[in-house]
Amino acid sequence: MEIRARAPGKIILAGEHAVVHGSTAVAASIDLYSHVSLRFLGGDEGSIKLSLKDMNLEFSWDLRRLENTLSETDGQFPHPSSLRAYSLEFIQAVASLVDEQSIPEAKIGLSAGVSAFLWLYIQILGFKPSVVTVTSELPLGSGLGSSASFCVSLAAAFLVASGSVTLDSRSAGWAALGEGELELVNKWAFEGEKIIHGKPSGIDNTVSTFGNVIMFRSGELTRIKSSMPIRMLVTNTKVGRNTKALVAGVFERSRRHPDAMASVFSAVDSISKELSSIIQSPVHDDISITEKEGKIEELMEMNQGLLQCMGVSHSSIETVLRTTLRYKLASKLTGAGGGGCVLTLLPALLSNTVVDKVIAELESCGFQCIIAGIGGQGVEISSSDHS
Ligand SMILES: Nc1ncnc2c1ncn2[C@@H]1O[C@H](COP(=O)(O)OP(=O)(O)OP(=O)(O)O)[C@@H](O)[C@H]1O
Ligand SMILES: C[C@@](O)(CCO)CC(=O)[O-]
Ligand SMILES: [Mg+2]
Repeated sequence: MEIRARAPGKIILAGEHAVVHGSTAVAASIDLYSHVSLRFLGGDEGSIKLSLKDMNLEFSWDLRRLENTLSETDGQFPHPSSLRAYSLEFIQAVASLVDEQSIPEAKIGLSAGVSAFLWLYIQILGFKPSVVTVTSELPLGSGLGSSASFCVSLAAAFLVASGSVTLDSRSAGWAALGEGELELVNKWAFEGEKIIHGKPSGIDNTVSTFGNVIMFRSGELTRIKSSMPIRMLVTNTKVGRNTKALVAGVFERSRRHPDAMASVFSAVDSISKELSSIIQSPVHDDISITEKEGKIEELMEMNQGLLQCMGVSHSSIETVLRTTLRYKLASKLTGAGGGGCVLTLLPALLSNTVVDKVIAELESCGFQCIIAGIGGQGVEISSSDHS
């Protein structure tokens, strides 16, 4: 039996970083996914295997060795429906089992993801032999929520395999999960994100789990129904960075300047709330889509200015901002910044000729442009009986 899960990446329309400090943020799923496939192996196969297909990397852990090392550290496994927050001791033991796999130095950033995999697996499925294959359509470490979609798709596949999340056997192809089941997936994925990010707000795993456009504050999500089409150009500067370090940098800045940073976070909170009310408010004669787009553009520029205040912009991001401004288009970074991806609003009346020109100019700088579908379904599952 093969269990497959896919979970979307995301864009943050407003509020990244400030959301970690309690402000409101607005995010939407995008139609680029992480995919996980899980197959249990026969009893004499004494290992858990992880294949990261896109990177051509394979890892394998001997089950007896895993059991000896980890059972000493943290009691009984598995416990899929009763989530336990991770203990530092247990995660250190997991990290040392990952270090033994000798990940190539150039890809050392993956070790956090592999630790999250092993932690989720043992907690949810215990010491069952299997092979897990992961592929991702998302660029890793670029602000599109690759870490969250990785954790959400793993948690969903493992919970279905454990039997604590059940599938409607009548549905063929991709199937959505019920609300309570999504909540369980989201809680597990959040623990995985903690291993990768250090101190995540939970917005990325929440939007990857539930999909749609959401407003998020202090762990609470509100689904938003947009009354207008939102078309965003996503430009990947291809400048690598990691969210954990950027989030830590903002914490340090706010320790140095608590009052000033509190005002910055409060301004971002207002921007996110205003943005969500603009995209939800009905379109009628006195507020046209063009007028709404003008307001959104201004809010994006203000949010970008505040992200600069937080110290998370980058010269590559500034190049994208300058380039798109020449076409009178507004942009802001999305995700953790420091490189990674930038969003540019493409107004409904903007001609395709102009879109093509902007893309050509951005790509001539070495950036990569994507126009992703926004606000689709969250995590989905599919299972098949062939072995
Ligand atoms: N498909 C994958 N396989 C293994 N590890 C992954 C995968 N996707 C993400 N990761 C882990 O997540 C890390 C990237 O996460 P990070 O949070 O820094 O960036 P992001 O999630 O792409 O961007 P953001 O958090 O700004 O949205 C990788 O270095 C790796 O450890
Ligand atoms: C930078 C951040 O706000 C968003 C990363 O996509 C971190 C988080 O909320 O966990
Ligand atoms: Mg991330």
